[in-house]
Amino acid sequence: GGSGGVGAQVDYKIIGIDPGAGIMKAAEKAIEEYDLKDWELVEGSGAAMTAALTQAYKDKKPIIITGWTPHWKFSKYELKYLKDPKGVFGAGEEIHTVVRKGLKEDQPSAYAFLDNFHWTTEDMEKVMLDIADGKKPEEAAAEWVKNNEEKVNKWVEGIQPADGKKISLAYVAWDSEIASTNVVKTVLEQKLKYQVELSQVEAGPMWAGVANGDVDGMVAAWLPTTHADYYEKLGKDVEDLGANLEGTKVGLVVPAYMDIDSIEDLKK
Ligand SMILES: C[SH](C)CC(=O)O
Repeated sequence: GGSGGVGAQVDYKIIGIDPGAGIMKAAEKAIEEYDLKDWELVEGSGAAMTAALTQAYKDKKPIIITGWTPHWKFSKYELKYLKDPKGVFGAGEEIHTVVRKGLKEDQPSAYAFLDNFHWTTEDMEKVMLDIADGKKPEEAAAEWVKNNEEKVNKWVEGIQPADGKKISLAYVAWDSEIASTNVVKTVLEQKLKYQVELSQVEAGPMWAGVANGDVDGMVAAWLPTTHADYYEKLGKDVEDLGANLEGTKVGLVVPAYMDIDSIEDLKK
């Protein structure tokens, strides 16, 4: 592209997250389908991506990231999704709760609550923002639970407490799932008296752990598109309890001060 092309401005790099994330597969597909020769998808982590975004935004520098909603970045920075005319990143989707087979028989109380767990992008963003502003995840989660008693009590209405039984949840260190998993842990502990163990893993091991029964469940399944590959492979070995949040979106995200609007513009 021309010397001033956006590629040269960002050294032909898209700043991604952990390699197992579905958004990374979609970004690789975008590089292919939009014929973005010379472009590179940089692997890293959710935290490294947000650190790079924060730095670039402070310096009003161009940057292209793999981004998703809900995320605190949209309330802190003026950002926009690049249009995706080929639909590589899919349409709006949901985050599902997925549990191991047999959980309903073994831990009926946890199962019933996990089946009820459902909240909004605003709810999740509040917890994410508190964590981004420095609160520990468990503190931000406990505060949200305290401030949303009505919604929380509906989740656990009529469910028998479990007096110290153990529940294990897996998650990936995406800001959205750090928030949701800590809220679920807080409710399981405070309201249903479980002992909850969280394991932070990559996306592949998270799905595999639930499928082979190593963990009881997770609230981090981005479906139907972003985790389609995991679902195709392991869907029959897990129990999908449906959406715990609707209205998610994934794609390539840039600061509003960049004068590009579509993934097509990366070719210039
Ligand atoms: C929170 S990320 C969009 C999920 C993923 O890409 O696998």
